[in-house]
Amino acid sequence: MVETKLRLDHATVIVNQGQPGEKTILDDVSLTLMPEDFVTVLGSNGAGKSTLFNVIAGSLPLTSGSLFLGEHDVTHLNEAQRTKFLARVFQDPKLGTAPRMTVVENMLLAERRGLRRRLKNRGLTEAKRAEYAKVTATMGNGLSDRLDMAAGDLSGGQRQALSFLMATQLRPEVLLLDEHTAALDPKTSTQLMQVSDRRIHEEKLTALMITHHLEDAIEYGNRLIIMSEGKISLDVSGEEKKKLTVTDLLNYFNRY
Ligand SMILES: Nc1ncnc2c1ncn2[C@@H]1O[C@H](COP(=O)(O)OP(=O)(O)OP(=O)(O)O)[C@@H](O)[C@H]1O
Repeated sequence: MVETKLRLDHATVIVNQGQPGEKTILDDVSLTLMPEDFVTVLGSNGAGKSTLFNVIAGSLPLTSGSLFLGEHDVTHLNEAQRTKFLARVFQDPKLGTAPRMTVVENMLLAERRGLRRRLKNRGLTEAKRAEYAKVTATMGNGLSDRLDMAAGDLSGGQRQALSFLMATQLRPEVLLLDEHTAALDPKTSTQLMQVSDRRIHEEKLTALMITHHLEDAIEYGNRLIIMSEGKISLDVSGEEKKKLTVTDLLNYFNRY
């Protein structure tokens, strides 16, 4: 039997429970991801996309339901404990990298996350440096020429590419891409989206990606879900997804 990478079962989040502002912001959502699923997530503002990611990442507790990442029941693990199994890239290029540390130092830190201090502080070997030079070169945006530059001095696109690389270095069970190209100019955004897609495939990663770009949601990934009012209102994959057009999606949004 093939192991699932993510299994969210009957996940519900109710905020301000028992108080005047009580609201169900995630409503009995079940979602299963198989290895190498790449799911694009669409939805209007306030539909529950970030809530879904927050619940998976552990920054928002479930009111009821359960979550497995790989074979691990993480329902009761906090956000820090879950970083062993997942990685998240945010919209803001400033998040995800340490600004005063160089590109290679950031990468070393990401790779040694969770290791004991003695191992963590081991120096950067020539072999590691060569490996980082090679992997940053695949990003195709000059990052590999700036290995000794502080992350805070990189361009937004380079810094976001570094965040993406760091998030994928340890091959998480699930990669969460939270509009990770949205803050970049159109050309840089497209370039990062293309290299992200390539790396997800080459590294055989399992990923969820929130986007407001209907074209990207159609072009990338093997499955597309739409969130509406805290529920998954549409879930299409395979051939059905390939046939989707922007007009189909716009019609769908107009109807719901
Ligand atoms: N911690 C919280 N407490 C109270 N309400 C919350 C909390 N988190 C989210 N909400 C509410 O839940 C709903 C869903 O919000 P969410 O941020 O998940 O939407 P979204 O689909 O990510 O929207 P956007 O596209 O604008 O980012 C919103 O009405 C929001 O105000």
